[in-house]
Amino acid sequence: MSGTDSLIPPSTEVENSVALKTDQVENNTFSSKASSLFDEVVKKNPFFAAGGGLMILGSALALARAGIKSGSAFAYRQLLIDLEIPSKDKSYLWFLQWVGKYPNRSSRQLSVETSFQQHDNGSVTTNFQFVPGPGRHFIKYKGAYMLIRRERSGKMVDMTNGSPFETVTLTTLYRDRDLFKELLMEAKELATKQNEGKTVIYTSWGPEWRPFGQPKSKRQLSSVILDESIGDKILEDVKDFMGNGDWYFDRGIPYRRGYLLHGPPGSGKTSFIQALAGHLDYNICILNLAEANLTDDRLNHLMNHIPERSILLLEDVDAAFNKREQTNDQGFNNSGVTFSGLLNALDGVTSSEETITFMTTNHPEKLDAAILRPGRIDFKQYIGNATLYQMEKMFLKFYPNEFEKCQQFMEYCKTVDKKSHISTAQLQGIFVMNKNDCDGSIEMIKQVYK
Ligand SMILES: Nc1ncnc2c1ncn2[C@@H]1O[C@H](COP(=O)(O)OP(=O)(O)OP(=O)(O)O)[C@@H](O)[C@H]1O
Repeated sequence: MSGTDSLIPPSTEVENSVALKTDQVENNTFSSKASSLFDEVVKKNPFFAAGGGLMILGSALALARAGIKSGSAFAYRQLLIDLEIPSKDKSYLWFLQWVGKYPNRSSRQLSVETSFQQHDNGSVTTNFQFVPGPGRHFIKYKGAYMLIRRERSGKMVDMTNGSPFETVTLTTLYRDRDLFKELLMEAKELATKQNEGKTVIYTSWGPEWRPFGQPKSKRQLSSVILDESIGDKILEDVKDFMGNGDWYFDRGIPYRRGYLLHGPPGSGKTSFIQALAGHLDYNICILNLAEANLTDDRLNHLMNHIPERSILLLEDVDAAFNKREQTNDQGFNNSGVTFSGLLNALDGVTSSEETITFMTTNHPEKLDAAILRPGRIDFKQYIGNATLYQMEKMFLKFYPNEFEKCQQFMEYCKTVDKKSHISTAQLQGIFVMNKNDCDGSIEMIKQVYK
């Protein structure tokens, strides 16, 4: 082996170490190239440097935003509470009326609600109430701040009256959630107070009951003059029914009572029912069975959703149903209510609430026996034309203290043929025409009532 041989490493080792070195050299050149390229592109290129910075900043911001968003949603869920009042709910109008009068509120979008108020002397005043319109409003209620959002659903419209569906959402701190109930109770009490001493007349509006005009001043029961003791008899029966709810429930009997007042037109049937409702502090729901587009379903729904403390009044019940057939004369052919639909609704299968139903008719003989059976009609009362008792009372109601003239009037009335009739409405008409002239009334009676 030569001296040079020992200096020369075996060829494979040399190759390997050369390859290693070459790799290292290549790597080093690559990394130095990359770093110089990075320097070139990133550090030296101002656009890229700024973009990278922005990208990092943007991502950080996006992250922070998402964090804040989910954090605030979490905080919202933990700290705040919402109450939604849809426009279909009874408390919706109560709330708007209440908030319209509430002093501690800040609202920039207002909406007007116009109402008319009739006074006892007949004059009418117009009231404009400004209530929060669609948008955001703030109130401070019992120390708590509340956000009110009134929103209109753009697409949905209440088909019964064409008004858009709305919601009011109240938001407050979770710890103040009990104030919602207090606020709604206050709103309800305010609405009830406004109707104090008044009778609200409800009529059907699509499938629901709506107040018809402004609440009316209560009619005094004594202002409707029925024949001796008839009024007292009905009143006693209604009071007895109202005071015996437990008796009905204990025996599993549906807690309802049906009354039928029948008799000639203008004898005071409707007036008596209105005065009775006022006396009992009840409202009245009037339903006309001959109403166009009234169907069995709507009738059933209406009769099972009568507003609280209300008497249901079905007027001229014979007009729509006549011996199980709908009458076509007088245009009463639009109603879609069937005879069995009426019976089912009267039975109120789904209702366990107190129900007082009054029906009136001029022709009881036309009513089917199925309607007249107890459970549907429990109390029948004939309200006829003016009797001598009523004539005297009515005369003195219109001409108080005119006792002598009253005697003269009564002497004439007693001579009239027993077959002759005059209705209390006719009598009232004559007295109204001769407001301050009782002699004029007596003369007129002689011409009409012979
Ligand atoms: N007995 C009465 N006492 C006082 N007012 C009466 C009496 N009867 C009728 N009237 C007056 O006559 C008008 C008509 O009365 P009301 O509508 O109550 O009669 P009705 O019997 O219901 O008639 P109809 O059967 O035609 O519906 C009312 O203004 C009412 O004040």
